[in-house]
Amino acid sequence: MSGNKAKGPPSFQSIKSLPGDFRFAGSPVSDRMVLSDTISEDVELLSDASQGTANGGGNVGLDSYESPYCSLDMLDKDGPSLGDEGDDLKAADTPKQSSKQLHIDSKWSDTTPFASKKKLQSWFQLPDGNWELGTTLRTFGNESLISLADEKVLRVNSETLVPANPDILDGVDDLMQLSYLNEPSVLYNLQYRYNRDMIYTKAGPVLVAINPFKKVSLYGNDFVEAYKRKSLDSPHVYAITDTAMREMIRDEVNQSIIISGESGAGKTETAKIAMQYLAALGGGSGIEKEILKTNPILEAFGNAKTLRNDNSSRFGKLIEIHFSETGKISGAKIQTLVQLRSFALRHKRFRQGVLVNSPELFNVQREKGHIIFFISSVLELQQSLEKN
Ligand SMILES: Nc1ncnc2c1ncn2[C@@H]1O[C@H](COP(=O)(O)OP(=O)(O)OP(=O)(O)O)[C@@H](O)[C@H]1O
Repeated sequence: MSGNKAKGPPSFQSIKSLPGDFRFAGSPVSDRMVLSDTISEDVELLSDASQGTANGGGNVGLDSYESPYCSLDMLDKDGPSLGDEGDDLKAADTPKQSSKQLHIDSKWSDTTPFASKKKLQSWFQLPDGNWELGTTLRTFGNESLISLADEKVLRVNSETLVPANPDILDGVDDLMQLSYLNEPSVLYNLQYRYNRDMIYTKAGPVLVAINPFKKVSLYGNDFVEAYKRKSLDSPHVYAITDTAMREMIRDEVNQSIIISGESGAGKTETAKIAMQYLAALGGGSGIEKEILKTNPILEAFGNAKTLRNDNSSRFGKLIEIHFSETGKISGAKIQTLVQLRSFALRHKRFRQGVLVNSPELFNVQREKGHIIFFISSVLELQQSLEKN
């Protein structure tokens, strides 16, 4: 029984430090973050960049270097960027080469603007925990002068700056593609995609799903067909399920999909979406429909409204989907992890296991493999890993 959530989309928070109302100021569609009044000891608010800085530093015109692969014309015309002290950019002072040679070098090896931009853009964590994208105007000793999006200029300890990725990497579909894999970059990338309804992102072999709290057009027969035919390869729970199914058949090894996250993150919905894909792929006997029908029954007995989720499962689930040799669904076994959820403990009458099987299983089909969905909260997952 899926109820509509009273809550809006969650803001991204650092596991450790970001507050509930965290927003990225650098995000193209996020609200501009207001600079906190309180500045910590190692941060000094100097002035607005628009008015210039005390020592003549200023914005070095990063806009003209939007892409690290910016046009040759621009490279030739503007020359290398010397926005900083230029100490590590001395290579730019090499003797003049022939224009042809320069052209070739610019095309294939002159990454100076890219390098300088990488150096100039960094994330800075404000005292209130919010991350904001800053532009380094000048570096002296272990201090840097950075300009924030609202044109405020801060003098900060350089060690507190976290490198930002170039714009060309905005919204990559695998976090592994990021040059700098740090907390603000990961959160920024997830939010960038989320704002465009791309709720799935890969982190290597792991799929990160962000609950959209609204209907997104990512599901249904067309998408199932596209993932089945592999004409679509963007990160999706369908793709994960497809891989599990194919590897089970190819390697004859049972597969497991662990779905974890905090309450209300969307674990149950994700498992349902995965099961729908399996039903579409391995269906035919009719048992897949029976399996899908167990969801509302289980939810009727075992779900309750909580502060975080109107339709919160009060127990973790271990769902086994059984397949025949022909790759068709032949049955399922659903176990609940009741001991860890107080609701289930108080409702002893609730059956801890549901077994669904098709009559065909007994005569025509022999079981070949399983795909197991282990749906649990982060806490349950942790406890279960510690136990084993
Ligand atoms: N892919 C999705 N598309 C649209 N809405 C979603 C999606 N995933 C989750 N939701 C919404 O979020 C709500 C909470 O999701 P769900 O019940 O799956 O969370 P959960 O992680 O299983 O929570 P709990 O641990 O409390 O049981 C759903 O009722 C639904 O409204």
